[in-house]
Amino acid sequence: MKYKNNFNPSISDEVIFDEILEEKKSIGYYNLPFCSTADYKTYAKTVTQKNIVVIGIGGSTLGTYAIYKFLKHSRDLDKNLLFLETTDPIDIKAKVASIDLSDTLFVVISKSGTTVETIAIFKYINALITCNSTNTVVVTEDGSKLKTFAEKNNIRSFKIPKNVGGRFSVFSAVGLLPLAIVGIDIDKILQGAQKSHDNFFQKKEAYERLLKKARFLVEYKNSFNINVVFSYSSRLEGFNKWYIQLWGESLGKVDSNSVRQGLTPVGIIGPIDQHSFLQLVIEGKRDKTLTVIKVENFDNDLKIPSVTLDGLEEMDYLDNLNFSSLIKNQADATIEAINNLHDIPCDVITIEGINESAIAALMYEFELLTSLCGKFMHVNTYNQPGVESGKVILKNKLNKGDI
Ligand SMILES: O=P(O)(O)OC[C@H]1O[C@H](O)[C@H](O)[C@@H](O)[C@@H]1O
Repeated sequence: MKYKNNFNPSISDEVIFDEILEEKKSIGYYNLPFCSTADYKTYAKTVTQKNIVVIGIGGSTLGTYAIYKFLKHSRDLDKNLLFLETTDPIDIKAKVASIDLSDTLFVVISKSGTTVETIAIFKYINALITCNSTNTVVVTEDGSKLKTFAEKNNIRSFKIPKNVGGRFSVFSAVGLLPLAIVGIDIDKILQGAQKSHDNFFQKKEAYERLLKKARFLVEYKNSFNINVVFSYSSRLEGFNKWYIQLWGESLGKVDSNSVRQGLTPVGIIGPIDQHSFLQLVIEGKRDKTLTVIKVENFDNDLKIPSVTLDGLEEMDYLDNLNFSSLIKNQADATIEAINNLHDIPCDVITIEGINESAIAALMYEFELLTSLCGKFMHVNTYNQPGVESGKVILKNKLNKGDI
């Protein structure tokens, strides 16, 4: 008997890795962890305002918000950071009313420089206070109209490299500049991202782990299409939002064989959503994978006091328990409940603590995972034609006064 086959569609890890190495020569985000932070830190030292308002949307704000939200309560920051991103008029009015505009620095961030939401809000601010070199700084791509505006008004601008996409730009000026201004140690941020970079590219533990995960997610994408990130810390609420853009916009594409691809991101907060979404996971359709993110050390010893409540004596087993221990036990109980079912793919990421390095390492790993899934799926991970078409329609409607 002779035998031949041609059914080996799975690409080997080595081929995928080589393709990523090739891509690394032209896609800019991979090397951002090694860029100089000197200019951002120098500028940050000159900022005297108390309020820092980032005006931007999507990739221009989500990463910064993720890191700020994660660290905010664990660092002594003497400036407030706010984000003006939505066009909801009530939100804009309320946020603007909450700050002293004369003690505010506006950081206008837009890669394209002409995003409707961003410019609409910036125009609104311009009518309230003169935006000039003393209270405004811009982050944009070279050659954009926003850059022209900055030049014409002598406003300092920082560059988003052309080969860095918005949702992969958190370790560029997009994230590092506002974070440096509010007093976050951006060198430690980059060190965390470098750790993940080296761990993967030097083929250490992350190499096999990330390739295995990407391969699994893509091979089983038609059965388990929904990827639920179950974060056991409210500090990760911003990370969840950032993940949704990264995963959705990068992987929801038509592949090189004209087949529609995509993995559906869901981001939820463990201790809260285990009282809602978890029911769907446990008893609902088997179409979800779960990634539980736990924090090892909250650096916080808030305790449940030994207080007996009349009629609730049976709850006294909670007495003297640290909340950090409670939340970890909640995560472990959820993981055990899932694993007992034996038919829901689940992985657990434990980050060491609420610090710069931990969040940056986590984010860089998710960027790598996204790139790997994109390679396995044969899609262009870095464009977003679907979103662009809506933008064009909106601009045309507004231009024609068709509203
Ligand atoms: O940074 P900007 O050019 O203003 O773009 C902001 C956002 O706009 C669009 O909606 C894109 O889909 C996003 O990928 C991008 O992050």
